[in-house]
Formats: sequence, structure tokens, C-alpha cells
Amino acid sequence: MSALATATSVSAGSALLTLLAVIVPYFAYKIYKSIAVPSALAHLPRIPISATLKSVLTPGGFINENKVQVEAVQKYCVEHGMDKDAWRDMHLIWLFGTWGVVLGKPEHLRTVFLNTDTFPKFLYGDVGFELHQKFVGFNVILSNGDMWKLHRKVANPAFHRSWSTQVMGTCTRTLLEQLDLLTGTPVDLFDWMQRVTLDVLSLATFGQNLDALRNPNSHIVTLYNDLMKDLQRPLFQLMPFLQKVKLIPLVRDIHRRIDEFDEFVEGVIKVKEAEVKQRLAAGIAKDEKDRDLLECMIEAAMNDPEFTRRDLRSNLVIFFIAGHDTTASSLVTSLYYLALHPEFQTKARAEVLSVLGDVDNTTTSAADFPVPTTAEQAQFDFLTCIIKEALRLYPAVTGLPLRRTAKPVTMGNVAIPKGTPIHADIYGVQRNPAIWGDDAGVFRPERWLEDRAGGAKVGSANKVNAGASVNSEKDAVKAGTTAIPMAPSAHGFAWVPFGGGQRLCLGQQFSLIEQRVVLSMLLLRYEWTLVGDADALTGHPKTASGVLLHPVNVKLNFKIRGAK
Ligand code: HEM
Repeated sequence: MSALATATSVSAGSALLTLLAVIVPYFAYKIYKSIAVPSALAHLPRIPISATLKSVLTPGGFINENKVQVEAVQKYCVEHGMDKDAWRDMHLIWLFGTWGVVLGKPEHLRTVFLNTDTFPKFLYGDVGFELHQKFVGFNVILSNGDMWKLHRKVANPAFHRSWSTQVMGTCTRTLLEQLDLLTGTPVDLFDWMQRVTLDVLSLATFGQNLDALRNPNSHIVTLYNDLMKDLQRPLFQLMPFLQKVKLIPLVRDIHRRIDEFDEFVEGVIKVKEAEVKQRLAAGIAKDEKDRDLLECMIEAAMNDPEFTRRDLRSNLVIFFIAGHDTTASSLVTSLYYLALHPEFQTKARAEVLSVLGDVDNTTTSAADFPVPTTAEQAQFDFLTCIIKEALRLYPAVTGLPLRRTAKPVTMGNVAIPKGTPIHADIYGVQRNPAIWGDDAGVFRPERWLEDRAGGAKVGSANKVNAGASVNSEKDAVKAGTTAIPMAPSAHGFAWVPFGGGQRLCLGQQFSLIEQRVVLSMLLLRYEWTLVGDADALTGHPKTASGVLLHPVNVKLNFKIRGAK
């Protein structure tokens, strides 16, 4: 080898060594920073990183994943000389490569609800979820500060009004028409509940029925469902940076499909805008009950030029996402429990019969089936207890969308540094025996009729629902609320499936009415029994993985009441 070649290879070697000497400590430091617990939080119980990773790989859905985490944090508490339940109020979990605080004390949840500026939400863009960001944009759910205030101002009138039950009832009639054909065959619950809630939502949001009940494979329904499925792929959740790699065919395809969905939404908005302008120009008044969400928002946005067409589109998409799978999950849980406990099914049906009267199912077709009015469904107190208890044990959304601290915050006696991820644990607080008693894990709808659970019971003064002020019995019925308190404050912020405070779910009232309409019509038409594995039959069903919680592998056998 020549002297020149030797010198070149020596200098290349030393350049490589220098590079390694810089890169290795840099990455070592990065890893250390990512796994080291901030000193201010080091005294808190924590779920070891290994247990978090193990939980992600555990089959059987959210409940099993959660079990792995709870066992690990309990073990940590005992090994560190703490009470085994010391984790419940506050503990640490490793999230997105950093330590976050999990809050399980109602008082702490209340602090998060009431201080939106101190606890802004993480937005998709902040954590590299590029495809999700493109699909949903910025909207009332995914925005903070002044932007959120503008979105909420425009969306508020669309939600804070009395709802007609006709839209929900029309879709439920189609559900009955389909289920009538399936009597005697075990029916996959989630599929049907997803379809009915998608149809209700498309009618309620922009006045068009996607007709997923009759036509689940139509192009637009398939486009939407496939997009949602692909965006929830674990690969994209665990390694969000992959979403930026356009060389991956799936990523390119998702971009294309989002563009196609956008075109559809854009078309819907254009038609509706033209309709609204024409109606206003002609001075034609339209009853609020007959207006869909998009019409209401278009009218509200006319006074807010800052609210763009893009904003309208993003809110429409997010109402879809936030509004149908959540309600579908909640319906699945209620239907499951009504099948598991026939005595509750009988009691709920008796209530429906007492309000609506009976129907001769042998002569009444699904198309003519009675739909409860807004005032009638507001009398279904026991049915509301069923829904409320189902949402306590299986909150469709198990934790609030992730927040972070915008400044240093002291909670209890813990100083939480600025920038810490905050996870408000809805599932944990709603199953805590210290709050709910020894039967916290038992489905017992009557608990909502007793003078327990935070001190509120039927007929209490608190009838505030979905942020709408309801002052008297008469107003409550007009707005569609029942006598069962639904405000998070009624239970000391220990029952919070819809969140609370300023960012309380805008669709709470809508969803509750929809659930009462669907369940009451099913109760009037059918009796149903449970078909499922041993876990489901003994009250411990497997659950979905991912964002939404509901029992899975649960089927029902529907039998038309009164039919031979
Ligand atoms: C069982 C059904 C539902 C459940 C369990 C549920 C749950 C939630 C939760 C936990 C939040 C987050 C609150 C926060 O971040 O502090 C939320 C927000 C929201 N939900 Fe729902 N939701 C349901 C149905 C609906 C429906 C049907 C719609 C619309 C049609 C809807 C629209 C919204 C909106 C717009 C927000 C954002 C409010 C804001 O940040 O200002 N939800 N919901």
C-alpha cells in the first residue's frame, strides 16, 4: 500500500472515530433524557417502561392492557414502601419517549377541566402524526387557545338547542328492518351500532343519509371506514415518523384517499352553502329542529369572517369521527349488559312500555314503528341509568385527549414541570372502589337512583346537560334531558365519560337522546339474549384495543316480541 493510501485510510478512520465519539454520546444522552424520570416527579409511583411496552403487546384489548399496567404499578408501590393503591391519585407512565403524569383523582381532573389554558391539548402535528393532522385539520376538538374559542363559538349554537328525535328514529326503523331479517341469527353488535350511528350522524350533520345500514359497502362508507382503520394502525401510532415517508405506498394511498374524502366534503359544503344563502335571501325561516349541524354552522360562521371554509370542513370531519364510534361503543355496552342481565332488560322495557304503550309487532312493520318524541324519551329515567352505568364501567373514551402543562403547576403537593404530558384517567376514576364502593366493578344501574355516588340522585337540582342551562322540569323535557343528573359536577367529577368544564363534549346531549331512541325502539321490538365466549357470558368480555372501549366478540340473538 502506498504512503498516500495509508495516510488516507488513517485519516478516514480517525474521522469515523471522531464522528462516533460525537454521535454515540449524543444518542446516549438523548436516550438517557428520554427514560430518566424528572427529579420533581421521581417520588411518584410509576409504571415501569418494560410493563408499558408489555401492555401494548398484550392481547385482549384495553382492559387486559390496563390490567398489566395496574399490576405493575401496584407492585412498584409495594416494593417502594407505599400503600398498594398509592398510584390511584397520581402516577407516571412513559409516553412518546417521555414521562407523563396520569391523574386519577376527581379533584385533579376538575383542575384540568377548568384550566384549559394551563393544560392545552397535544395536537397531532405536535407529535408528528402528519396523516391524522391532514385528515382532521384544526377544529373544535383539536385546537387550543383563541383558535379553540373561535371554533367553539361557531359550533356552540349548532349543539345547544332542542333536538328532534325524527332523524334518530328514521335510522332506527331501518335498523329494525335489517334486524327483522336476522332474527334467530347471532348478530355482531358493533357492526350494526356503527352503521346506525353513522347514518344518524350523516343525516344530523349535513342532511344526507349515507345509508350504511342498507348499503355498508357503498364507495363513500368504505372510503371513510378504511381511512379510519388505516389511520389507527399500530405501526403509525408507535412510529408516527413513518407517516411522513411518502415512499411507503400505504402512506401515498392514504394521502390520495384523504384528498378524495375532502372532495366529497367540499361538495357537501358547497351545496349546503347555496341552500342557506337562498333561504336567507328569500327570508324563509326554518325551525331549529329541522336544521342540520352544517346549516347551523354556516349561519354562525357568516358573522365570523375569520372562520374559513377549511375550518368548516375540519369540523364536519371531526363531528363524524367524534360522534359515531363513541355512541356506537356506548350502545354496544348497554345492549351487552341488558342481555347479560335479563332482569334489567325487563325493567327497562317496562319503563318504555309505560311511556309509549305497547306495539303489536305481528302487524306493525319496521317502517311504521313508533319513534319516541323528544318529550317521551326524556321520561326514560331507568334507561338513562343503564346508559350512565355502561359509560361508567366502559367509558367509550378511556382518557381525556392528552394534555401538557403550559407552565409549572402544583397539584396536591406535587410540582409538575412545564411541558409534562398529562393523562386524565377517566377509566381509572370511574372504577375506583374508594369512590364507588366495593361494588365499583359491578354493573348496577340502580346506583344512580340512590343517594350515593357523589350525593346526586334523581330529581336533584342539577339538570345541566351538555353545557345547556336547563332550569325547570318543563325546560328539561323540552331540551330532551331526563331527571337523571348528567353533569360531571353532580358526582364530584368522578363520572366524566364526556369530559367536563369548558371543553365538555359538545355532543353529549345529542348522543344521550340518540341512545335512548335506539335502545327504546329495540326494547319495544325485540327480546334479546347473549351469544359469546365464556368471558362475555360471565360479565368480563374482551374489549377493543385502540382508542375506543367496548366489549368485543359479543353477539346477540334478537327475537321479535310477540312473534311465534
Ligand atoms: C357516548 C358518546 C360520546 C362520548 C363518550 C364522548 C366523549 C367525549 C370526550 C371525553 C371529549 C373530550 C373532552 C375534553 O377533551 O376535555 C369529547 C369532546 C367532544 N365531543 Fe364527544 N363524546 C361522545 C359523543 C359525541 C357526539 C355524538 C358528538 C358530535 C356529534 C361529539 C362531539 C364532541 C366535540 C365537538 C368535542 C370537543 C369539545 C371541545 O373541545 O370544546 N361527541 N367527547
